[in-house]
Amino acid sequence: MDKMINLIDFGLKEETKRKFEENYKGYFLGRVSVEHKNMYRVITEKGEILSKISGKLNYKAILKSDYPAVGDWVILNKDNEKDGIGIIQGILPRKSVFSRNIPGKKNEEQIIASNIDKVFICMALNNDFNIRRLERYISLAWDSGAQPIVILTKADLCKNISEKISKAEEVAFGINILVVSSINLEGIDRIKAQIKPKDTVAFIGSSGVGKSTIINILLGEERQKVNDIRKDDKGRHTTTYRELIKLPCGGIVIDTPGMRELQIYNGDLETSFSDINEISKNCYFRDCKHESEPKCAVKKAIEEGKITEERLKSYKKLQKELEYMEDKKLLNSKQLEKKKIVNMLGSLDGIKKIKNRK
Ligand SMILES: Nc1nc2c(ncn2[C@@H]2O[C@H](COP(=O)(O)OP(=O)(O)OP(=O)(O)O)[C@@H](O)[C@H]2O)c(=O)[nH]1
Ligand SMILES: [Zn+2]
Repeated sequence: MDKMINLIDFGLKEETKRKFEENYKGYFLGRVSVEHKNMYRVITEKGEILSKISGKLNYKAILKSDYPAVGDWVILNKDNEKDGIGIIQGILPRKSVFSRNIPGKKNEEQIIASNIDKVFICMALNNDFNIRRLERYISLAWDSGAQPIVILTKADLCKNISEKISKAEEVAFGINILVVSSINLEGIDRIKAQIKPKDTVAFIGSSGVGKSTIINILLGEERQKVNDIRKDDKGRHTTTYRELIKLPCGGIVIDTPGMRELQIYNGDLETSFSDINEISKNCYFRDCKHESEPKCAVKKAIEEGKITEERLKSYKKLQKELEYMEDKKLLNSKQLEKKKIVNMLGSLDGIKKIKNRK
C-alpha cells in the first residue's frame, strides 16, 4: 500500500475533486469498487481500503439508494485509517445511476452502479438480435444519465450484417453503432477509441452476447479475483471479482453482477422514441392515444410507412410498464414521507400523541 494511487486513473473528474476539496477538509476521497454485505471496498490514494458506513449515514439512510454503490465517490474518515477499516461518511452526488427494482418484496430502487459515463449496449448479430430489446436497453441507458453506444457482437456469425445495422439504426438515433467480433478482433479498436482516459464505462446486454469476452480482450488478461480478508457467514474466506477495473488503454470498466440482469426501471421514452413523440405533436387531440382517435398523425405515419406498427406497439407497451412503475413509486414516496416523519418523531405513536394534544 506504499505506492500512491492517482484517483484520476480511476475516473476522478475535476468537478468531483473540487467539490470534495471545498467541502470536506480533513477527510479523504475514495471510489467504491466492490459492495459486500455490509462492507465496501474503496479505492483511495493510499490503496484499496475495506470500509463500512458511519452510524450517522446509516441512521439517515431511508432508501436502498441512500447507501453507497459501486462507482460512487465517497467521503472517508481519516481517523479510522489506522485499524485498516475506513468509515464512509457520505456519498458525493451521482452523475449517472443504473438501478433496478429489488426483487421480491419492496418496490424500491437499488443502485447497481453509478457514475458511468458511457454504456455499451451489447447485442449479438446471431439469434440474440432483437430490435425491440435493443429499444428497451437504449431507453434504459438514456435514463441512467450515461451515454449509450451500441455494440453488435459476434459479427463472425452473421452473413447479413448491413441489413442488421440498418435495422439497429432505426431505433438508435444519434447513437454510435459498432460491429465487433471477439474471434477475429474486428472492431475492438473502435471500442477502445470510444473509451477516453477518464471515462468510466459499462457493458450491458443479454447473457451470452460476449460482454466478458470483450472486457477480457480490453484487459489483455483474464479478470482478476480479489482475495477477501473478510469471512462469510460460514466462516469461509470468500473470493470476489473486482467490479471496478482499470483498463490498460485508459479508462475504467464497471462490471457488477447486477449489471448483467438489468431490467427496465425508468425508461426515458422521450429520447428513445423521439420519432413518435415528434409525429404525435401533429395529432388532432393533444392527449391522443394513437388508437381510434380521428386525425391521428401517428396512425397516418404508419400508413405511409414512416414508422412501423411494431414500433408503436412497443412504445405503448413500454409506456404501460412505466405508468405502472410510476404508480408504485408514488405509493413508495408516500411510504417514504411516513417513514421520514417517524424518524423525526420516534414512532407513529408519537405522531398520534401530538395530534391528540391539539
Ligand atoms: N463466434 C463468436 N463467439 C463469441 C464471440 N464473443 C464471445 N463469444 C462466445 O460467446 C459465449 C459467451 O460469451 P461471454 O463473453 O461469456 O458472454 P457474456 O455476455 O459475458 O455472458 P454473461 O456472463 O452470461 O452475461 C462464449 O462461449 C464466447 O466464447 C464472438 O465475437 N464470436
Ligand atoms: Zn395520435
